Amino acid sequence: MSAIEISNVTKTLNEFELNIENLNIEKGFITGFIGPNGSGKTTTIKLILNMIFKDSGSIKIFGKEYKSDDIDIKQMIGYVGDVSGYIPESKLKDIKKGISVFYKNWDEKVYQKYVEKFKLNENKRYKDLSKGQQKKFELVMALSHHPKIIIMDEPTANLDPLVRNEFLEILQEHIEKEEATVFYSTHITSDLDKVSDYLVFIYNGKIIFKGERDIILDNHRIIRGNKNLIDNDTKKELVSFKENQFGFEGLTSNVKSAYEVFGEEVVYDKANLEDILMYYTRG
Ligand SMILES: Nc1ncnc2c1ncn2[C@@H]1O[C@H](COP(=O)(O)OP(=O)(O)OP(=O)(O)O)[C@@H](O)[C@H]1O
Repeated sequence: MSAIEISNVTKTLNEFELNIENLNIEKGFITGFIGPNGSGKTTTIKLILNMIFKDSGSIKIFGKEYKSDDIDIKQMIGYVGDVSGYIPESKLKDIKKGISVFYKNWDEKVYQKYVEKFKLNENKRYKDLSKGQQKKFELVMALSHHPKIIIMDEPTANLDPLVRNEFLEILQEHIEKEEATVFYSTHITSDLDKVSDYLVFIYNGKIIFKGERDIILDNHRIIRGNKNLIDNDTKKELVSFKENQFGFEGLTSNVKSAYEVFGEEVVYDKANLEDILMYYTRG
């Protein structure tokens, strides 16, 4: 069973339409959710968390739908959002006190372990923490009730590389121990190079592709060659391409098939996730 199963979900917000035909998030792995600004990542995450309601379709968390199992589902999820929702004037110990009672699996030992590890001062007010400390505290809160699924929306945005690494290491260590599932959105593709197993790309409210990160990276190549190699047939091998006075540069999603067409006449270079994202979204 997948941790999250989405089928035929639609949501319209003014001009914007989200339409996810089919998306399964694999249990026990880290799935990165990427796409340009305004493509629908936060909307998808809010739908999964039942923070907003879908227009149609179905969303199941470990086979359960929100209608009847609302509280059970919320117990299973740890969430780190782009904004925390905590009262900024509250002390950390009071935030913890208020939230921990909601979770039947709340583990004070785990909480204390991470508070110490991250050197968080529980007597400080949330608003007086640095951005990095705030995110660490949110992660501690999310991990301390043994969630089966950790869902995060841009958790490492605005964090410096050192804090980002620390954050991701703790997350990875934790999910390996607990066999948890992580689904998180990010713009920082280098983070995904470090910790993701699967990737989901979204653009204009639609999933444009998804799969194992290493296979995605293996199948894509940047191709450079002479302009006169581009015609209506060879174009079909490229996700998109650009031309300059010397030649063309494009991305293929199927290096084997592209090789059959272009052979040795072009150069094949590895593509990173940033290249891949750019070629898919440049139109
Ligand atoms: N409450 C709302 N009312 C109207 N439109 C909305 C609302 N929330 C989001 N949208 C629109 O839906 C689209 C998708 O927004 P969403 O926040 O899901 O994108 P995103 O991929 O998370 O973007 P970003 O990377 O910039 O955070 C945008 O065009 C946004 O303006």
